[in-house]
Amino acid sequence: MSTSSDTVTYDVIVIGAGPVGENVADRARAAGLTTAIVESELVGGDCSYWACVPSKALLRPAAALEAARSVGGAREAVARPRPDAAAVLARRDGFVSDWKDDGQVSWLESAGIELVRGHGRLAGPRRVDVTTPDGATRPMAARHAVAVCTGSAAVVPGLPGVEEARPWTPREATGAREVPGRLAVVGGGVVGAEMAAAWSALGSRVTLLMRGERPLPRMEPFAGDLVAEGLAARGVDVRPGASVTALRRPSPEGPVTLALEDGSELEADEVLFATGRRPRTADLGLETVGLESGSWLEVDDSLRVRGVAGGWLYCAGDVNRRALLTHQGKYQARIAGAAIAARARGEAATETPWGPYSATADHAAVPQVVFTEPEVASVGLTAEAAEGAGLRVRAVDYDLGSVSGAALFADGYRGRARMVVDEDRGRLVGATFVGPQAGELLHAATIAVVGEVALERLWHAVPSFPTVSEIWLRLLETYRG
Ligand SMILES: Cc1cc2nc3c(=O)[nH]c(=O)nc-3n(C[C@H](O)[C@H](O)[C@H](O)COP(=O)(O)OP(=O)(O)OC[C@H]3O[C@@H](n4cnc5c(N)ncnc54)[C@H](O)[C@@H]3O)c2cc1C
Ligand SMILES: NC(=O)c1ccc[n+]([C@@H]2O[C@H](COP(=O)([O-])OP(=O)(O)OC[C@H]3O[C@@H](n4cnc5c(N)ncnc54)[C@H](O)[C@@H]3O)[C@@H](O)[C@H]2O)c1
Repeated sequence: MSTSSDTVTYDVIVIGAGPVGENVADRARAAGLTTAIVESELVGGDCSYWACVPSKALLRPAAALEAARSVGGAREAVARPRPDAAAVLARRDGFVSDWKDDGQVSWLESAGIELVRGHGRLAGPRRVDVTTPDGATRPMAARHAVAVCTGSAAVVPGLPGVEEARPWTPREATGAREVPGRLAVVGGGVVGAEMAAAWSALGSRVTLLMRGERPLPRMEPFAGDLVAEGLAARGVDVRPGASVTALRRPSPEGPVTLALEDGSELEADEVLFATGRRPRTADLGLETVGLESGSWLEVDDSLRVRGVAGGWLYCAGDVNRRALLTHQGKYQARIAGAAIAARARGEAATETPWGPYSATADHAAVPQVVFTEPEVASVGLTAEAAEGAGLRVRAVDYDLGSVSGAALFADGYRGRARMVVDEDRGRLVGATFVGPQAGELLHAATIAVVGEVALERLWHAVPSFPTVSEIWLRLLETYRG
């Protein structure tokens, strides 16, 4: 770090201390570069306080209870029908450290990364101005790179009455301190499905409104169908083809009424809009470096923002729209950090596919687990997407519940698995597993896709008896005929 007039210069400046920004900073610092990170809210970002961590903390107790209830012998020992809501909310509060970031700040200190609290904005090439909490401007400069890791924010459609309705966004849905009597969830994506599951398990009467035929429209259709069935079996009123046209909440203390496109109305105590994300780039000074304010940032495979002369601007995580997932953003962070460090040493850091400076997996193998009951776990392409990409594919399906490990795992285990095979190369390009705790089956598929393992070789990867992993053997047997 060095000072010229009042501008402080670092090798690398990261804007946004979510999980992704923290990892870019960590990789840069580990490579010996002086590094500062700018954060306007809590160090740890949305993921730690208003997204992944609290949502999974809300979902896990019901899943654990359900796991016990699904095994005869254990079932008889479980007395109550649903989790204790107060205890679940208290456990969630523990996981988000009561929305305090002291732990993450200590980690930054121990890693030798300087934290600058405030709102960061680009101020021309390699320059960042931070408006600090006391309203002062702190000018900073970067010798090698600036990384934008500012994440995304919820989109709430501008429907008539929406402001008066004071809807929940995912922040309120993961942070609420009371269980609403009736909750309307708008949007059948991942947030909508998970939050419908979480709050109905805690005792809310939930209605899930979605425009399409089924939840999780970007996944294999059977996944959305099984999740809809699972939600309905747990008391959620799942309504496909439903669109909200207006809202009203005449009294702040009273219920909210949703007008639906078919002319009907729905009354609820709270309404959650789980209707997607926008980039947090509206007040980021993008225009000072020739980029459009408010836009998603397009990057190359080493995470350098396209169209910026000198190649000093990087961008990782939600804000580049490649994959809005914590683990994938952290992977991008590791790649970006390595590329920044290599280029600072004067090396080319060529973006060879699957090399150390290329986030190739973003195109081929993004894993995702949706923590509903049943869980959905997927990686790579769906059959439809693979066909759309011009591959000659074969989809191989198998009933997950008929694997002996599954029957031992849970009585009446219901689930399904699909592998998508590129017939010309004899390689797996995608896989989806739906069932209780299906998420734990996923990493083997991710390795097979990333490693481009030939199906002939996979035949020699023997799953243990009696585990649910025997699904691999059944899928391969079905494929071989
Ligand atoms: C309800 C919900 C549940 C989710 N569950 C999962 C899950 O289970 N698994 C999963 O992989 N993903 C999940 N996601 C997605 C995950 O939360 C995001 O992919 C992840 O948070 C992205 O990390 P990020 O670092 O890019 O952004 P963020 O976590 O949003 O962090 C960005 C940080 O930048 C800061 N910032 C923004 N602008 C500025 C500025 N100008 N100056 C200074 N600081 C700034 C913000 O305050 C924030 O701290 C979930 C999302 C939601 C909404
Ligand atoms: N477990 C996980 O991995 C996890 C959990 C939650 C969120 N996430 C990530 O966070 C991101 C955001 O999730 P999300 O569910 O908010 O977004 P999403 O884009 O996955 O889903 C939003 C849904 O809302 C619908 N929609 C949009 N406008 C609407 C309107 N006016 N009325 C009704 N429906 C409308 C869309 O058609 C879409 O199906 C996703 O990319 C997801 O991958 C991941």
